[in-house]
Amino acid sequence: MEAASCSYQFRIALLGDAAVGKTSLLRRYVAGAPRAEEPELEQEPTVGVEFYSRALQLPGLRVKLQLWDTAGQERFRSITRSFYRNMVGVLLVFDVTNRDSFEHIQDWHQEVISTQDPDKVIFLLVGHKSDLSTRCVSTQEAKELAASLGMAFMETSAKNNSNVDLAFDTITTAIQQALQQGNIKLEEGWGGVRLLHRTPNPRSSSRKQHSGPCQC
Ligand SMILES: Nc1nc2c(ncn2[C@@H]2O[C@H](COP(=O)(O)OP(=O)(O)OP(=O)(O)O)[C@@H](O)[C@H]2O)c(=O)[nH]1
Repeated sequence: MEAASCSYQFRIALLGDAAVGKTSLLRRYVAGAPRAEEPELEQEPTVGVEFYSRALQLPGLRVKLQLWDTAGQERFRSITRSFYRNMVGVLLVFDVTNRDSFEHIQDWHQEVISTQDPDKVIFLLVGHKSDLSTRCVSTQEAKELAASLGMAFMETSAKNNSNVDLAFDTITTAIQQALQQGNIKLEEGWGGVRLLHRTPNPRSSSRKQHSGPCQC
């Protein structure tokens, strides 16, 4: 039987210390794999918050990701903090060659859960710049930190385009599952998840429409 078809918007933010590579990761995701003639990655520090979006088709789900790139610098913290409440997904990003950025992950996590109900947000821990050999955070300890905070862990590189799509697919799928299981709900006035479109199953059009979240 053909299922009803839904499309959602999920709002996802990238948080982490300055210069860990949040903008580069996001731009790589939105722009896709690098071309041979592409210049080296060089980014200006983010000022406040910048927005990106990308449409994604996963099995049983069409979704528009609204992606918020936040400044890592402390002086922008009051601006970025005001957005946490309307996020359903957060990538906590550290640089595998920068020990301090790893040590600060718990602070970033705390920042979010002090303003947002922890049951309403899905986190993913991301160890970025995995192309570099000068690492000072091991995969094992990052996995342990992720497990202790109840989230998955992944290593990425914008330079090599390694695991970039997978990181966003993973958090999107986890949000979809939480929505299907009722752990995350559509709520009036909350920007984390929005139902953009629902096409009812033609075979069930004569039946009463159910009013809960779409089960796709
Ligand atoms: N080797 C390597 N360098 C990277 C990678 N991603 C980003 N960089 C470099 O890291 C530096 C910082 O990158 P940004 O993307 O600006 O970092 P950010 O976290 O957005 O910084 P803020 O906007 O200040 O918070 C830049 O010089 C990038 O070229 C990567 O995957 N590998």
